[in-house]
Amino acid sequence: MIDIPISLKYWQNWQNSVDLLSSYAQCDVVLRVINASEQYCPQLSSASLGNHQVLDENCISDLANYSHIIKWPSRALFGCLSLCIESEKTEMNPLKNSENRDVELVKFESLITLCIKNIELELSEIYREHQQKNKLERGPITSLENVNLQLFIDSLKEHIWIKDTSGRYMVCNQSVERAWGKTREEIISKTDEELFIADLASEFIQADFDAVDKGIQIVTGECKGQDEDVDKYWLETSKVPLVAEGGELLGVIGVSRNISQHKAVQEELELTGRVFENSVEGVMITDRKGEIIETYGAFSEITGYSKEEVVGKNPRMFSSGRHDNAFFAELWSGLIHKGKWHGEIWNRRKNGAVFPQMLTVSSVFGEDGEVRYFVAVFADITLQKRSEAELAHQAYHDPLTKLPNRMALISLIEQDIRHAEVQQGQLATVFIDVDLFKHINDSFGHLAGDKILVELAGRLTRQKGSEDTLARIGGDEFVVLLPQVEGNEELTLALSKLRKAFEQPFFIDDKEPIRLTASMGVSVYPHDGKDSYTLLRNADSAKHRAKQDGRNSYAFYTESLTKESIEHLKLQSALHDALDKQNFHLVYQPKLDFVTMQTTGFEALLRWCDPVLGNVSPDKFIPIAEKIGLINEIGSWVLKEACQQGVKWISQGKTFGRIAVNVAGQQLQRTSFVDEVKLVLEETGLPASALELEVTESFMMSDPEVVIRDLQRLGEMGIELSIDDFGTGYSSLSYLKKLPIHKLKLDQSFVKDLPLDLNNSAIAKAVIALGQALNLKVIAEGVENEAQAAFLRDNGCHEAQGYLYSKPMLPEALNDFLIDRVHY
Ligand SMILES: Nc1nc2c(ncn2[C@@H]2O[C@@H]3COP(=O)(O)O[C@H]4[C@@H](O)[C@H](n5cnc6c(=O)[nH]c(N)nc65)O[C@@H]4COP(=O)(O)O[C@H]3[C@H]2O)c(=O)[nH]1
Repeated sequence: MIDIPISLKYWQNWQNSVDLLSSYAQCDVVLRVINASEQYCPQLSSASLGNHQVLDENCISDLANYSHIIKWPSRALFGCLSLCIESEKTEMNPLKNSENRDVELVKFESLITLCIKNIELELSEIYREHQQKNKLERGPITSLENVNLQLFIDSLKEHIWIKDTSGRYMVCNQSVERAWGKTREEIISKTDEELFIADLASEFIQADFDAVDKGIQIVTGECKGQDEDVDKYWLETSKVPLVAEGGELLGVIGVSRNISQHKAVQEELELTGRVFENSVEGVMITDRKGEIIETYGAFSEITGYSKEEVVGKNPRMFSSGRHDNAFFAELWSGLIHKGKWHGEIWNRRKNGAVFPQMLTVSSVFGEDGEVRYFVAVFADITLQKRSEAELAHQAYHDPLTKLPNRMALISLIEQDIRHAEVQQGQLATVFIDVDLFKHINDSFGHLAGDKILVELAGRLTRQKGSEDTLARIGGDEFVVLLPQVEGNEELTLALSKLRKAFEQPFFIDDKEPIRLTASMGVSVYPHDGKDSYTLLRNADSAKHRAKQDGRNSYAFYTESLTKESIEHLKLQSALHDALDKQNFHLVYQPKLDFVTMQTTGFEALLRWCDPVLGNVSPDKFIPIAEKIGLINEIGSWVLKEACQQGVKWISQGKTFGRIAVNVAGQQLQRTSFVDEVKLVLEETGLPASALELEVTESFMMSDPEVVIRDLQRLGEMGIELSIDDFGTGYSSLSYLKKLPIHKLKLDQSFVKDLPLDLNNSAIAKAVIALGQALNLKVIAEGVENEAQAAFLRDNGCHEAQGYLYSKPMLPEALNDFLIDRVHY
C-alpha cells in the first residue's frame, strides 16, 4: 500500500465527481480504491462519503481488468471507477433507454475519462506535496564527493540493478556481473529477454510490473543463484519502482540477497516439523510457565486429546496421581540443572485410563541463557511393559503348572528370612517329592505325567495355607514355603494337610486310578539353616531320609522334631477316633461357698483315655482339637453329657447348684451356638438355672460386641456365665461392665503361693475388689491348701474350687458334695 496520506478534501472532491457521474447515467458508480494510505481513508467515514470502496490488496489483479483504471503518477494502481449500468435505476438510465444511446455512451465515456484524469492530476499533486513535506522534514541530502552510485553499490554483496521504464538495465553492481557471468557492458542496455531464457525473462518482467502496479517494494520470490563457482545457493529478490521527485516512474530497482542460510534453517524447521508430525511418539511443547503451546506427532493418538483441547493448559491435566512430590522435584531438578529429564512416568488419557510413558523433556534456552520452552517427547510403553511383565512372569514361573519356579522360590525365601529375622520368628520349607513318579512317565508317557503334575499342583494349592507359597522346582519336586511357623504342632498340621493331596487317586483319561504317595522333608529357619540355599538343601536331605524310611512319610531335618511330630500326628488321628470310639468321659470338680462351705456347683472337665496313648491331658488335646476343627463336635458332646448328668442327679433327688461347662472360643463363634444350647436343654430336660457356662477371658475380649449379643441371649434363658482364667487376659473394664456375666474365675496361677507371693496376693485382692465393684461373684480355682483358702476368704472371695476340697471325680464318687433335695 502506498503510504501517502490523502486528505479529506480530495476524498470529498472525488465523491462529488462520482455523484455527478451517477446522477448523469442514473446508475451506480463506485470508486474502488486499492492502493492508498489508510489515513483519512473513506472507509473510516463511509457514512458521509458514500460510494467509495477500499478493496483488499488481493484484488489488485482483478482491478487491472477494469477499463476505468486510476493510477498514481508512478503508474502504480490507485483504484478504478466501476459502473453498474444494470442497476435498479435502469428505467431512467439514459445509457440504456435513450434513442441516441451510442452518442450518450461516448459522452459518458469522456465524462469518466475526465473524472479519472482529474483524480490522477490530484494524485500527482498529493504526491508532490508529500515529497515536498518529506524533503523538508528530512533536511538537505548529504552528497559525498568521492562516493558515486556505482562505487556504493559495488561495495555491497547483494545483487543490485536498475531497469528503465522500457525494461533495459541502466545500472548493475559487481555482484550481478559475477553472478550472471557477464561484464557490465554485456548487461547494460539489455532487456531480460536478451539476457535470460524466455521463461525466466517473462517471470522477471511480470515481477517488474507488479512492483510498478503496487508502487511499493515487493518480494518477488526465491530462485537459485547462477554463480558457477559457488555451490547451490538461494536468492531472494526485492523490487521497488524508482520514482522521480515529481512522481513519474523512472524504472525499477532490484536487489537480490543470498538467503541460503535462512533457507537452510527454514528447511530444517520444515523437516523437523514433518518429522514431528509423522512421529510415532507424541510431542508437546510448553512455554517457560508450563503452558502447552504446541503438540505434534502421535500426541492425540496417545493421550486422546486434540491439540485444541490442550493448548493453553498445564500438563498437570495428564497427572495420574501415581507419583509423589519427590518424583516431580527430581524431574524439575534434572530440567534445570542438566536441561533434560528422561524416564518412565504414568499419565492419564482423556478416557481416564492410566498408562506408562517413556518421556524425555528437554529445556530450550534462549540467547540470554533463560529457558524459553520445554519440549516433551513421549512414547506409550503399555505394550512394552506388558511384554516385560510377561517375560518376568516366564522367568519366575514354571510353564507347566504356572507355579513359581526355583528362582522365584529362592527370592521369596530370602525375603521371608529377612522378615523372620526382624520378627524373631520361624519359617519352614517343605520339600515334596512324588514317590516313584518315574514309573508314571515310563508307563503312561510324559504327557500323562504332565497331566498328573498339573492336577497335583492344584491339589497342593488347595491344601496349603493362604499365606504359604507352593513352588515347582523340578520334574516331580515341589516345595511349600511356610513364612510363619509358631511351633512343631502347627507344622505337623500343615504336613498332614499337604498329605491329603495324595489321599484321592489320580486318573489319566478313563484308565485305572493311580495311587500316588510322596516323601516330604522339612527344614526350619533359623534352626536348620539361615539362608535359602541351606534350608532347601537340608529339606532335600530330610526328604531323602523319609524316602529311605520306606516312602510315603516325612522327616524333619532335626531328627528329634520328626519324632515329636509323628507323636503329634498320632495324637491327631487318635483324637479323630475318640468320639466315635467313646474314649471320652467327664469328671466333675465341686465348687464351694467360702462362708457356708456348701456346694454351689460342679465344673465338668473332659477326660480322654486312649487305648494306645493312655490318659491324655486336656491341656494337650484341647488346643489340638481346636486346631484341627474338632472342638465343636467335642464341645457339643461335653455339653450334652454334662446336662444329662445334671438331669440324672435331679432325678436322684440331689441338689448341686449348677453344672459348669467349659466353652471354647470357636464354639461361641458359631452363630448357631445359642440355639444349640437351647436345644440341648430342651432335649435333656435340664433347667437353665442348673447350667453355667465358662468362657475364657481372652475370647470374651476378642470381639466384645458379638460376644455381648450372644451372652445376653444365654443370660436371658437363665444360664449363669462366668469368665474363666480371669486375670490372664487383657479385659477392658468398659466392656466388662457391659458383659452380661455373673462370675469372675480367678485363675489358679494367681492362687498359687498365696499369701506368700506378694504379686499374686495383690492381683487376687484386686480381682476380688473388682468383682465386688461390678457386683460379680468371684471364685478362686486351684485352691490347694488352708493358707490360700484363709487368705481368699478373708479378702472377700465368694467361692472356691480346688484339690483342698476335691479333685475332679467321676459322678459316682461325688456323693459327699451332693445335697439331698427337699424341693428343687
Ligand atoms: N494344680 C491344680 N489343678 C487344679 C486344681 N483344681 C482344679 N485343677 C485343674 O484346673 C483346671 C481347671 O480347669 P480350666 O481352668 O477350665 O482349664 C481346663 C479347660 O481350659 C480345659 N478343658 C477341660 N475340659 C474341657 C472341656 O470340656 N471343654 C473345653 N473347652 N475345655 C476343657 O482344659 C483345662 C485343663 O483341665 P484339667 O486338666 O481338667 O484341669 C482343671 C482342673 O483339674 C488344684 O487345686 N490344683
